[in-house]
Amino acid sequence: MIEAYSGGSIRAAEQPLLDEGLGGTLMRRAAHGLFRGCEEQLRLTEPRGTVVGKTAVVLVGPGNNGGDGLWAGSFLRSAGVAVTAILTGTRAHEAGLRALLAAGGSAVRLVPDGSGAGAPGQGTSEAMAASRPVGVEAAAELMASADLVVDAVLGTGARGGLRGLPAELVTAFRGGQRERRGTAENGTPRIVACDLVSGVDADTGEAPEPLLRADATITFGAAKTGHVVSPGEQAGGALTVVPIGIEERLGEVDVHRVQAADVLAAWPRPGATDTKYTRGVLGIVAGAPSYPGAAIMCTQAAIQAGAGMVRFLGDSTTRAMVLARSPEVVRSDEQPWDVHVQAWLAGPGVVGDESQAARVQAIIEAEEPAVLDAGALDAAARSVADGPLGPHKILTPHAGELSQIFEWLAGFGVADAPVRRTEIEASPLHWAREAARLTGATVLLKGATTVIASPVAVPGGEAGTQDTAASEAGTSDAGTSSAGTTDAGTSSAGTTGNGDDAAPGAAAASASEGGGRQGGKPAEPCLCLSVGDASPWLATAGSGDTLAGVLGTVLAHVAEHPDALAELGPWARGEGRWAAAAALGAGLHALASRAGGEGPVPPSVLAEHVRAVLTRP
Ligand SMILES: NC(=O)C1=CN([C@@H]2O[C@H](COP(=O)(O)OP(=O)(O)OC[C@H]3O[C@@H](n4cnc5c(N)ncnc54)[C@H](O)[C@@H]3O)[C@@H](O)[C@H]2O)[C@@H](O)CC1
Ligand SMILES: [K+]
Repeated sequence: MIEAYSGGSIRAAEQPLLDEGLGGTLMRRAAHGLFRGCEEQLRLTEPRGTVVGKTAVVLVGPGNNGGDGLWAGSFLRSAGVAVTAILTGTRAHEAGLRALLAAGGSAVRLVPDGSGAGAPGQGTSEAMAASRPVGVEAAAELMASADLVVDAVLGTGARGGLRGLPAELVTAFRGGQRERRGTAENGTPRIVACDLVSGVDADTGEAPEPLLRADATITFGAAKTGHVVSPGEQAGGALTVVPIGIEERLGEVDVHRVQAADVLAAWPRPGATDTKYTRGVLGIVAGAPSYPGAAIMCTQAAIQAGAGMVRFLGDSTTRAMVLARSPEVVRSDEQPWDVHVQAWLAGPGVVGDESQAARVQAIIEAEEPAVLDAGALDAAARSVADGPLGPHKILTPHAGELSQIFEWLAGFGVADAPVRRTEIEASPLHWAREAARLTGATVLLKGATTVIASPVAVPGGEAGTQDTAASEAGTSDAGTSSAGTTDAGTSSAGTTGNGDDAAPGAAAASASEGGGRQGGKPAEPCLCLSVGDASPWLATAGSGDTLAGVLGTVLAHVAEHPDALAELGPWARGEGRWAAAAALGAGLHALASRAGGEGPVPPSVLAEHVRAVLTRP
């Protein structure tokens, strides 16, 4: 499990240490970790494993992130690497710059192309003013010719994406890389991000272009939310967390990242006395005469994931096909209200069939937990007009389907306005949270990283208060109030806006208990999970049906065993178990996608791999 925190939580944890004058110590710990990460990347470029004689370029921004980069540069220089800092702002961390120069490194000052010497701006320090001015194109060449580039322009203090000269530099560098590809000068530097890829929002994972996509990110104290959700996660490469002494002081977790090892450890396995009923009976409403395939794929996946029993409700043609493929399925001619199951899966392939639509509607209104997928999503969204769905109902949209859900919600005034698919793709965590808040359901938003937002209170945390707490915890520049008291103090001045992403209103409503439709306003969502590492080959028709089947199986199990997933953490008990089940299902799906190596995974193969991943030798 990776526990990720908002940038505000990290600053709040640092603050007492900064107040004690330990800012310099924290920075040097961070810089040392960054140095180690850089060494590791440089060794990858060198068969003999030595870094002596290698070249590194450090892109340095105006704040403490730049300070980390400069200090790490000084350590690299001491280890025998030729280091050049490109100072991209109007100021740079004073002590860090002095340390780099003292170690024998050099610094150049980024100026607009064609601006000649470019007079240093007001307030520029002596050391910075003395550095040679370099235009954007020349600076991009410098980066391209290095073995390693360290991105230390912006960290947790970033407000919005890269702008101005550093943005031009990144664009020029990337353009040059594209031109060089396939030519003799094909040297590609390894890229290491200091704390975060510059411009990625630590709190939301938003990642506006231009970005310097990294091979590795070295972060400090704890992972930030922006590391574990899209699109930030995809920009950062391999993540390493370096302890700096704030770990005991961290507050509320913002996003729990469920990893492969968690899935394998927590996946519910039958005990000696279990029966098919105690394992969990899953009812599936899927397929229609024109779309039988989805029903076959989701039932198959549910069985391969170890469902105690699957009952199938659908038209006679689809049913015959499902049974031919999976004889263990129990057919049912009845309606959902006449069938006893622990959980439902409704929606895959349910298109244009009135009987199936009526069954879907019954399941939306039923007491039992349910995975509401594909063809059930619109009906689920429409039903929110009558009240929130409850966290035991799991909606599984991709960005396009979530946009459609918002359109329904906006249509009857539950949401302020529709949300475009591109907006959702730019900020999936935010919109998954918002969807969970507005529908009262657990929302599993599919994507390169899958995010799960659940409108329930986390034990030990207060729903909806985290961002507010963060916004009160002082600004990033509070960190610089120790300037002068330590050798890593900084000359950075001014304040940055903060808390601009505060949660809308504190949540009064508590987690819902039990099943059925929930009355009143849904609780502010505060339980957020993420799952990654799925093969990009999963982007294929039918893989969503497989996921839905796997989700149904684990949901039926936790319906019968409320504490089954408690080993994931206290948040996975009670009403949090629905989100935990969703994460486990998505995690198993991701594991299965890679189980046969990197290559195509058609859904029938994927379902086989689901079983293989769960099978112990
Ligand atoms: N606070 C601390 O004690 C520690 C901080 N650390 C480092 O400090 C970083 C945070 O430092 P800061 O709070 O100084 O923030 P940053 O270094 O991320 O940058 C903040 C400065 O950049 C400018 N800025 C913000 N957004 C911009 C944009 N879009 N384009 C151009 N300029 C922009 C602002 O003027 C602001 O002062 C962390 O990411 C981490 O790398 C580490 O050294 C560990 C200890
Ligand atoms: K950075």
